[in-house]
Amino acid sequence: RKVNENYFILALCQRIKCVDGKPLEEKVCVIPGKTIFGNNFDVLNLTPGKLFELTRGWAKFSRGRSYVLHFLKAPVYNIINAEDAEQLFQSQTLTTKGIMYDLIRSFLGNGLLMSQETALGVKLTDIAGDIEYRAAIHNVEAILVERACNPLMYYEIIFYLFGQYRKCKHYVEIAHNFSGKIINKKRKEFIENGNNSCNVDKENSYGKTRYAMLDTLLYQEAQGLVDHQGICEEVDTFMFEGYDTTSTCLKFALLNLAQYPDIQEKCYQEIENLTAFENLTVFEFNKLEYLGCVIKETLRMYPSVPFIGRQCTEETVLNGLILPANAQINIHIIDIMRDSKHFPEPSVFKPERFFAENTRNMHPFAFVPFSAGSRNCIGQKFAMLEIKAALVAILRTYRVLPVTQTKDLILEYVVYRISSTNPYILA
Ligand code: HEM
Repeated sequence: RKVNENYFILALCQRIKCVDGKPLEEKVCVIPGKTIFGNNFDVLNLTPGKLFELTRGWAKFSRGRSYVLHFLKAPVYNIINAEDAEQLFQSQTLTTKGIMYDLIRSFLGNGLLMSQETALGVKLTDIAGDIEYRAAIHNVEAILVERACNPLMYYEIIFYLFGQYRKCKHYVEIAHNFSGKIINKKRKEFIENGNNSCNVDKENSYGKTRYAMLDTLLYQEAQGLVDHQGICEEVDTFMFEGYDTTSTCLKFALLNLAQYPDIQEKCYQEIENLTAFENLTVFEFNKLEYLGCVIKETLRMYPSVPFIGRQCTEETVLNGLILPANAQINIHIIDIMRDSKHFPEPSVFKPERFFAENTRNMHPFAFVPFSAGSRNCIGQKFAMLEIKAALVAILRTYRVLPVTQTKDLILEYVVYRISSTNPYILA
């Protein structure tokens, strides 16, 4: 009996308990598994689209309450509302990323992927092989989702023997070679410049000298503070975090603007009020408040990162629950931001939700597209600026017309893929 109290024997994982000793079901929704083996077989072989659908189904089933799943390696506490997210985001100890991240880390070191932006001081299109690189990244992501849907594949040895280990390794090598080329190109320029940055922005609006991130790292390498491997991991991490996120938001913002011509017109008028287009600074972009609200509402409805994960390194008390060591916590940012308690009519696109007068009393963790707390997104200001800059350039020149309607979209984990290849047109 004692074993049964502590373990969900057939799911082969430990149980989560309530601090006050009451049944777990009183605090959270426990999602019944399709079989007697917990939820292990619920996700088996699902496509990224079906996985997304299933997860939204769980949120609907639990009626807004956070919920618990039982998997082979650990129980998973799924947070889907701002109230339950608060303690986690404020925690100084729950900062270790979840088991899903290990699936990437084992192949990609401490990060990877790519970026359209120039935080590195290099345009990706200037380096040969950028198309293969983008394809390789998406292939790695597809393998990751497939692996994540099979609890057995979390074991390295099983993945090595029966999973897509070799394919994944191949794509990761392509990606690593590409980021290596970026670093080498910059290092050459850096040395030619007498160990000095070539990408200094001395005249920026803050009156401070700013360097591209890669230049800073190369400078530190010259001082012996970081080695080549360290630079690779930082570059890969920034490329991973910075590319799909901003481009996904940009795509959805255009899609929304195409569907709401009156909102697009307001953005256009705001942009037209700007002067000195040739030399726009951060201050000018900050004046685009309505456009900022459009981007926020886009991120609320279609967050580029729909969920994040944490794991308990030791037994942890959270929201009145005792989570055993190794328990996983998934924070479903998308469900938190579609909660009708904080965002009435959550499926309707309304940029005015983010007008200053409407956000004064907003729950501090209701809008969290960039996460919150000590592991929040360090690129968020850069991302907002980048998205604004791209939208200004597009909306000044083109009127965006709809082809696909948002109701026809099929959303998937990994990359939100839009079912039509032409979701909008530029006129
Ligand atoms: C719309 C664009 C973006 C969104 C929605 C976004 C969202 C997020 C989220 C939700 C996290 C937390 C991840 C977690 O806890 O596991 C995160 C972390 C991070 N982001 Fe972003 N991000 C965006 C753009 C960027 C850009 C442009 C960069 C870099 C240039 C960047 C760099 C990072 C880094 C380095 C982290 C890791 C921080 C840490 O773990 O301490 N992000 N981002």
